[in-house]
Amino acid sequence: MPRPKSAIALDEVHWGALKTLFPYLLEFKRAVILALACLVGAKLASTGMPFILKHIVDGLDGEGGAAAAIALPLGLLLAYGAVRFSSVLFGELRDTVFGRVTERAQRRVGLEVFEHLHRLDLDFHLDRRTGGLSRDIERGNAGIGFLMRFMVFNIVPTLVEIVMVAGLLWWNYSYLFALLVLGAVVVYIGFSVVATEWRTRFVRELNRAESRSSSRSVDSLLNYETVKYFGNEEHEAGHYDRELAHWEQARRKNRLSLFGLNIGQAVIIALAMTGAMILAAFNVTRGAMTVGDFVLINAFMMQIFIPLNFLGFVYRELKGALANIEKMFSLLKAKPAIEDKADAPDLEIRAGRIEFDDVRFGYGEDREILKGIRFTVEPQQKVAIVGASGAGKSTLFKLLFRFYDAGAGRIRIDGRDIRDVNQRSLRSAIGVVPQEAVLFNQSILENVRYGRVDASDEEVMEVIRHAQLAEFIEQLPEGAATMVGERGLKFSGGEKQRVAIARALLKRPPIMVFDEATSSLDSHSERGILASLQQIARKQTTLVIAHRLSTVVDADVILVMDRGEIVERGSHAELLANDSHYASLWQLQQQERGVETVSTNL
Ligand SMILES: Nc1ncnc2c1ncn2[C@@H]1O[C@H](COP(=O)(O)OP(=O)(O)OP(=O)(O)O)[C@@H](O)[C@H]1O
Repeated sequence: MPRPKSAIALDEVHWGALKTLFPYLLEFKRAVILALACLVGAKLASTGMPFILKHIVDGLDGEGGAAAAIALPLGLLLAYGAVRFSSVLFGELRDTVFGRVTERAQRRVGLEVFEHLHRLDLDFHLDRRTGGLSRDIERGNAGIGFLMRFMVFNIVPTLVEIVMVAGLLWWNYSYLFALLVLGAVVVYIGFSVVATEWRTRFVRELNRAESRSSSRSVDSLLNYETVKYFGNEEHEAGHYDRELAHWEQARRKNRLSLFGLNIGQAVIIALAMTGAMILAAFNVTRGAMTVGDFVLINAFMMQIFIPLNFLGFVYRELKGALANIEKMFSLLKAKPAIEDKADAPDLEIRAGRIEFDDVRFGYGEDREILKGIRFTVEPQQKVAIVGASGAGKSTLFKLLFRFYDAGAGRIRIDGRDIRDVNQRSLRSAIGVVPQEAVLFNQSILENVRYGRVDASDEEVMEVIRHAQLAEFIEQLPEGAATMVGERGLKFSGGEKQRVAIARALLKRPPIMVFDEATSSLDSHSERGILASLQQIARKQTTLVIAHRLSTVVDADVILVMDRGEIVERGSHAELLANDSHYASLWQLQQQERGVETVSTNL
């Protein structure tokens, strides 16, 4: 069934967001009440102004004698000035007082959403680009500011004022004035809503054109080096110009439609004003009204229509603001896939024994990644996991860290199922050096200290030495205070890995997980770090994923994984003794190393 046209606007407006915001208003009850009082004061003052103006004009006709003709209007003029000033003062006071309520609401909601996003699971974050998320929060917060300012103190009071003025005109003069005002306002609002809806498509087109041209330019500039490698500057400029041409066209349509809206509104206002003035003039000539009444009616009409002029804009922005707020609150409704059981206790580590008991897992329904994994890491043992790319090695760690829960089977630490303890204590017991180290855009020192924020300077320096970072830091002009750039982009892969190792060491967890933690290091640095780690790891249970087998020859047990299964297990010597997959892999890597050594010697 086709939807009636007029319904399109209203059912797209997310009024529910208004309700969600209400509790935040209650926090500063006194400020809200004060702001409302200021609002009433401002409105009373502005409604009083035309009446004073009327008396001034009527007093100027000289009927009460020369002295009265000067004294009366002078007193009224002073009163007029005072009332006009108090109307502005009350308005400003209202905005200032209520600003505090708005800002506090924005802060509360911003923090709530931020904390909630950190509670959500890894999949939620993998599915969304962080840039998009922070844009949602930013827009939602701006929406709250807009809504509070315009809805509470602009739209509703303006509508109340219109009804009040219509009532006053009816009471003092004739119902015809009231009808004229209300009729004009209804037509004006109706026209503005319909025209704004009609314009939405042009506004959307413009927004799309804007974001397409800007993402095109960002993408092109980010790929600066690639553009240069292929000498494609002209190709890029051509693409960008085509996007700009779209933008230019969309902008023109947008401007023309705005012209139509503004002219339409102006016609309605002009007709209403003229009608009211004709009616008033007619009454003045009949002697039913004074010239002062004529001025009063004119002043009221101006007073009502000026704020109405913003209505088209406010309505469009309001729709956007409500949708943005709703989007931000919908983030709060997202439930984390991994949740602690009610009153889940802390994980108490006694020895640090890890057990994978017939663990099965798939990221989706359709593909099983881990197919019945069973192994045990005894306390303080070092177990290495090797195998082809995509075999499921990193997935094992993600389950241990509870980024995901196993589909079947159990993972236990010191005999306790990790699903029965709280995530915070589980995660604080495990130190991870991930495959791809990502750094905060802060100094190196702050990045290392992130491992344990209350660590002393000596402790930080010690792990920096263990991770072979000291020499590198010394070479930097600003030493440990050097900023690492966004996501650590100013550092090489190996340097980032060393920072990641240092901060994991600083955490001093009873269980350590290294996911190809030294893969970006050259053989020399790798050997140095491994020697350091070996020393430290003696007191910890350690799991290591490695591609270069030479880094795990000292492991107590090596597990060889293939397509989600453990196909071989044993120490380096045991595995070599058999005609195993591991042995052939080892031989292959030894040969490669031989070639490498020869080529570096050449
Ligand atoms: N979040 C995810 N959603 C869907 N599939 C995933 C996800 N993460 C990993 N996979 C898939 O799961 C499989 C196992 O990935 P995993 O990272 O555990 O392999 P890996 O053995 O560590 O590989 P590599 O040695 O290359 O790091 C891969 O085929 C990968 O494409």
